[in-house]
Amino acid sequence: MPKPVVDYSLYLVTDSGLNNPSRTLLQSVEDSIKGGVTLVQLREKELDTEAFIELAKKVHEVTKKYNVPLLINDNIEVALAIDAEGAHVGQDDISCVEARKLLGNDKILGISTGTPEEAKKALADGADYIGIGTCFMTQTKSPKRTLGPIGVRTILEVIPKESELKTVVIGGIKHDNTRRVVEHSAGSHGRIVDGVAVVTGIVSASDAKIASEQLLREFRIGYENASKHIQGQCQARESVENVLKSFPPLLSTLREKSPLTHHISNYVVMNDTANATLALGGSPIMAPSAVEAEDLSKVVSSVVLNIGTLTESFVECMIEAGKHANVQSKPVIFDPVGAGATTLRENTTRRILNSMHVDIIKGNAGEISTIAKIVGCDTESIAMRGVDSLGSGFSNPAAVVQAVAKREKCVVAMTGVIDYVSDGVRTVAIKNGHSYQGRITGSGCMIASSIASFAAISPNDHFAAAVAGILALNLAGEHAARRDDVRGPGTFRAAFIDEIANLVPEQMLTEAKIETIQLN
Ligand SMILES: Cc1ncc(COP(=O)(O)OP(=O)(O)O)c(N)n1
Ligand SMILES: Cc1ncsc1CCOP(=O)(O)O
Repeated sequence: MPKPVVDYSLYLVTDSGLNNPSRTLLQSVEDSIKGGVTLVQLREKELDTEAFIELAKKVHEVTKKYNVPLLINDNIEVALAIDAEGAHVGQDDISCVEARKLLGNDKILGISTGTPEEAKKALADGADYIGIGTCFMTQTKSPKRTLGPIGVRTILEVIPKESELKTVVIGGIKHDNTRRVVEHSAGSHGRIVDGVAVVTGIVSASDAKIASEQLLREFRIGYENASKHIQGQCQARESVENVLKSFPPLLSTLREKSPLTHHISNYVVMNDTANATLALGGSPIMAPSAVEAEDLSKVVSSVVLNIGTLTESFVECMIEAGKHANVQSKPVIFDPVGAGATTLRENTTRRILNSMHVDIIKGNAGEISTIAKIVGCDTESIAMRGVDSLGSGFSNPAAVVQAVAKREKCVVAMTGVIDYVSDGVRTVAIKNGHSYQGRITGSGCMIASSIASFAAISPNDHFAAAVAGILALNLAGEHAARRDDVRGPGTFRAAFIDEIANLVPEQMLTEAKIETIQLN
């Protein structure tokens, strides 16, 4: 019999110990297949070979009924005894070469991998697919470390594009992170994971069919988005010139629609960011509780995550809000305040980037430098003192911003005396603004709020939203600084809010000092 053609999209890995007690494992398998599971692995750690074979025969009856391949975890003897379609082995089990010898070439053979070296070896040793994990923390298997989507990508990138080796990601995969994992792990050379492997997300779910339907839907959306993104790198985007022309109508629409932005922000700036949002024409809701994050995700138009005054409950709320915003396709703006200043801030930034898809990252040079390090961009670095960058910045800031945007498949805005924005393809420098903005606390956070209001009404072009969001506040800064009643930072702060409200849409075009930067 030739090796079956396998669809790896949704791979159920069983575990009797975690099976929902309301049904048998066989029912879980059958329900999940009805919900869209395309491949099943029987993973039984407690059974002796005889009992394993007994159970495997029964499970095989179910999977054969639906023409879904069944693989056996770790035990080649059981796989051969029931004539399963293949087996999965781990790094501490029988070697891949040995397993292939025993199974023959007609069976599917998968191996677990957690490093690029293991993936390269699996390819050389004749595996059909690799399980890449552990992606996220999971109680099913205690991992020494988790890879996150970025670690998964590092492994995908060592597999040649033309190779036949298939890949699935495993570990903590749930319906609400599947899309993000698939989109974000896609390799720069165009490889996307072929599927997601799931234990508890299916076997422990109250309804295995519904859980599988949700997972498969999310996998397919993630896969399609990732493919579009890869193609998009070759597709034409709206030119910077046209983007600039769209700013006056964008500001008018913002004022007309007054989009609601969920802010999980810091104690220091909460009042100023709420007032800046209102002055621009948007509507803020400052809600730092994780409990209402899901409900809010359905009514707000964008979300700002700001790690300025870090507490665990803020972080929990940010992660909940970000994940739900992803599910609802609402833009997420991340302000990694002081990201490189402490280990806690750096780890939180990593956690946030690994838990959701961030649409726009806004930070100063030091914060963007930390993010570049976290996501593995080989760029020059900038030191931090508290929440401020030390030194004047990068020697080629535009290149750094573009590299991080390309790597993270998002828009990156780096604020400073000159602001830089890139979506990985289009990169601009914004030369508006006034030094007074740097002398009041929260002016950067207000820019994140402004970007979020623009992102809410420019869902298809977050680059335009980021540039418009910065420009609007920089113009307001210039206008405020010119006023006779502004005599220092205190009076500037009040005048700044006034001038955000007074901004005339046409000024977004006539007063903009924006330069396109061409990089290779
Ligand atoms: C698809 C897939 N990927 C990884 C694993 C883990 O296998 P292993 O490392 O052998 O760990 P155990 O499953 O034996 O706990 C898997 N089972 N499936
Ligand atoms: C078997 C295995 N290998 C790496 S993580 C994992 C468990 C995945 O379980 P869950 O989907 O419940 O997180």
